[in-house]
Amino acid sequence: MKIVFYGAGNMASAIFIGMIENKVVKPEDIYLTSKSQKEKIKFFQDKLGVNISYDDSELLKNADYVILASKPQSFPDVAKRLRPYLEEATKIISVMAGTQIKTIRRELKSDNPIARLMPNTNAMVQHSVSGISYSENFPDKDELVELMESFGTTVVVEEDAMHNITAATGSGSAFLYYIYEKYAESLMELGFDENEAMFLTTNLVIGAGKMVEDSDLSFSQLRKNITSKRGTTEAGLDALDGEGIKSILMTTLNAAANRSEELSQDD
Ligand SMILES: NC(=O)C1=CN([C@@H]2O[C@H](COP(=O)(O)OP(=O)(O)OC[C@H]3O[C@@H](n4cnc5c(N)ncnc54)[C@H](OP(=O)(O)O)[C@@H]3O)[C@@H](O)[C@H]2O)C=CC1
Ligand SMILES: O=C(O)[C@@H]1CCC=N1
Repeated sequence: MKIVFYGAGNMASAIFIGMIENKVVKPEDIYLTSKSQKEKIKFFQDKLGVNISYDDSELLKNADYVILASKPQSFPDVAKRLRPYLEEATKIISVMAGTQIKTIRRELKSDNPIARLMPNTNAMVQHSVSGISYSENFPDKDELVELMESFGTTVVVEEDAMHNITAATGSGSAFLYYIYEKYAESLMELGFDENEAMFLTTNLVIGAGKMVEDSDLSFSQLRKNITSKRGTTEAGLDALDGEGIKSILMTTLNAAANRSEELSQDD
């Protein structure tokens, strides 16, 4: 198996680290290239034993998969590198937000099988939840799903649904991290010092995550188990509802999904 990453930034590294940690792919089967930050990919070569190269003919020779992991705006440059050497059977997997299969095809000027993947950086701990959609000529879907499930779970969706998946889970962890950040800041306003606020928030988040993982109870039941009639939690939750928590989250998700749609129209 030869898997070539065009782009070795936050998302790509979460994927290949997740794949390697899970031992589904051997480091020697992974090839990295980037635009210019040679030190960064050299670091991955030294630490993980993956291959690195800036020679597109070498990278693309007998490649089973090419993962497009640059920013959407850099894709025209990446396509320029790929076009001369891309082999017919190589499968293209794009993690780029908003870039449509038809655009990838047009830029690559090829009929290669293409899949879009919308993962998240939880791939690094094998907990990405990734949306996948395929071009009509994509073979070996099972092999791709197995590969992608080496760093989490997958859900197959129509391409149109990618905008919502991008908002829900591609960007989703960032929304949660932001809430944790603001929670820690609020603890500081309550009077905790920074270390205490970070310690309390971190352990709260880890504990709540483990409860979600280990317990069969719904989010709502977990919440109810903490909420005493006329107690402190009920008072806090009433305040949260009074501030319109649901509408804040809807606005957030709509803004992200709309931006994905806009990116697809930049094509
Ligand atoms: N970050 C996330 O959580 C998620 C990101 N995505 C998608 O993943 C993609 C990458 O995002 P992210 O990892 O955050 O971005 P980064 O900026 O961290 O990484 C971008 C990478 O692309 C490389 N690159 C740029 N131009 C070229 C080129 N011409 N040839 C080869 N490589 C190139 C950069 O190289 P260099 O370092 O040398 O400039 C860098 O390694 C985006 O399209 C985004 O939509 C999808 C889901 C989640
Ligand atoms: O912010 C972005 O555009 C990318 C896509 C999903 C997460 N990060």
